[in-house]
Amino acid sequence: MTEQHSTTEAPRQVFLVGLTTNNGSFNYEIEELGNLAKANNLEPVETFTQKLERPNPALYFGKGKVEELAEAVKTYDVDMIIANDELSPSQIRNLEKETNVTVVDRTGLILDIFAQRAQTKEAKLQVQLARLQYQLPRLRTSMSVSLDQQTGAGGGGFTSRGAGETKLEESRRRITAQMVHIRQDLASLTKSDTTRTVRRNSNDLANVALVGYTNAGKSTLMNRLLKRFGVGADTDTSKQVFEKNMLFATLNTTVRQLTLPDKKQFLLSDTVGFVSKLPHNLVAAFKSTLQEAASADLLLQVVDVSDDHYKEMMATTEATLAEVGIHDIPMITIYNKADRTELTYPELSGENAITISALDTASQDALITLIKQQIFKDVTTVKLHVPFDKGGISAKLAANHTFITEDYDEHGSLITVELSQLERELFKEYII
Ligand SMILES: Nc1nc2c(ncn2[C@@H]2O[C@H](COP(=O)(O)OP(=O)(O)OP(=O)(O)O)[C@@H](O)[C@H]2O)c(=O)[nH]1
Ligand SMILES: [Mg+2]
Repeated sequence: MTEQHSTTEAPRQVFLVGLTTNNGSFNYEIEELGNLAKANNLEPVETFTQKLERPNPALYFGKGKVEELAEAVKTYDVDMIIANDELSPSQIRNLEKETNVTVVDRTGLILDIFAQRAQTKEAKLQVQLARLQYQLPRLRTSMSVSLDQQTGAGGGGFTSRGAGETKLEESRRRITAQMVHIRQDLASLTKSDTTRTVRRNSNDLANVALVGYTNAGKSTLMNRLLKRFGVGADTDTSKQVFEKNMLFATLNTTVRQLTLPDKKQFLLSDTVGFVSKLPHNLVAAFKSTLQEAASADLLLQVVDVSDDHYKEMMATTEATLAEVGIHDIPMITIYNKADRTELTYPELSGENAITISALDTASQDALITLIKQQIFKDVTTVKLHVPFDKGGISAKLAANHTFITEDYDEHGSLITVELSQLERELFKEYII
């Protein structure tokens, strides 16, 4: 894995290759692989498939198919081959030898995209760690390549191999040491994160987390809601999150507080999107980033319903959530980008599901109503009588609630207001 194909120049032409027998969603996977390639400034010009029971251990494809591929590489003059599955170091090496072009597997491709997109210190460290983990067992490959280049020979003789072994050991030690370092740095970052989480939790605000497939519209939805209900985000764009029509626009987690017109508040978080076959190293590396979703009271799964493969994308999201250990959190499914389909919106689409366009105000309102029903479930309307000498209580209530009615008698204020179970407990002596 090198940076050589991560440029901003004209896209380099590539072939996609894949085996058709591994599962039933092959077309979706290849389309997704093509999008991943495009996200890395590569242009897929042709797809080669072979029906095999299992990958050929030496070459991934069968011998005849590899010969065909090598011919086509020459004809099309492509720069690279991208495989749909994770390849072994020797499969990569052998395929490169047979075809004379760089071979990258799906995992390598995703790691490269993440490496380019990472902005925050935490994301950078997480991606670097995942890359090193990926490189470690593949060191022999890159070593043999650089040895071949150094000696100008194909295999290298006994002495050069000896020198290579020492170098290999050296590199392995260096990478392992680097990984220890990164883990320490990450741990200290995570510690301060945990402190933040504790502080927020003590605030008692409900935690709502946007999750879903990459490019579904999570950040867009976050920004639209922030613009209307965030503090200062309507004018201060630095309070907004990054949204763009590309895979993995977001790699970090952002948490913001929303205050609704009725003064009800909750926390909303936006986080990294998912893709199928997300490399395990990467999922592990991003576990702390996904912490926010793991501790959420409510998940909002954003789905790009205008994509033909949206059902597979939902399955991918659910599988990834399970992989990072996120279970049993109530979820609202948001069928987003309905403006690009024939569907009517906003419209409830079954229990805990809604069809919307993130760009449309009525949709945002309908979504907020649904969210409120979920997170303020235990809220009921009560009537309070607060004596005049307890003016502090009325002020406290007024700071966080909109009073439905407010009246006075000779002893104090009569207030009708919506309170949660906890608040009803706190103010029970005033409830009439
Ligand atoms: N037409 C339309 N476009 C939308 C809608 N929601 C989002 N988009 C577009 O979809 C693209 C991706 O949006 P993002 O909000 O960056 O997607 P994301 O889910 O945050 O993606 P990642 O950060 O990569 O996981 C952007 O170009 C948005 O403008 C919608 O409701 N309708
Ligand atoms: Mg995003």
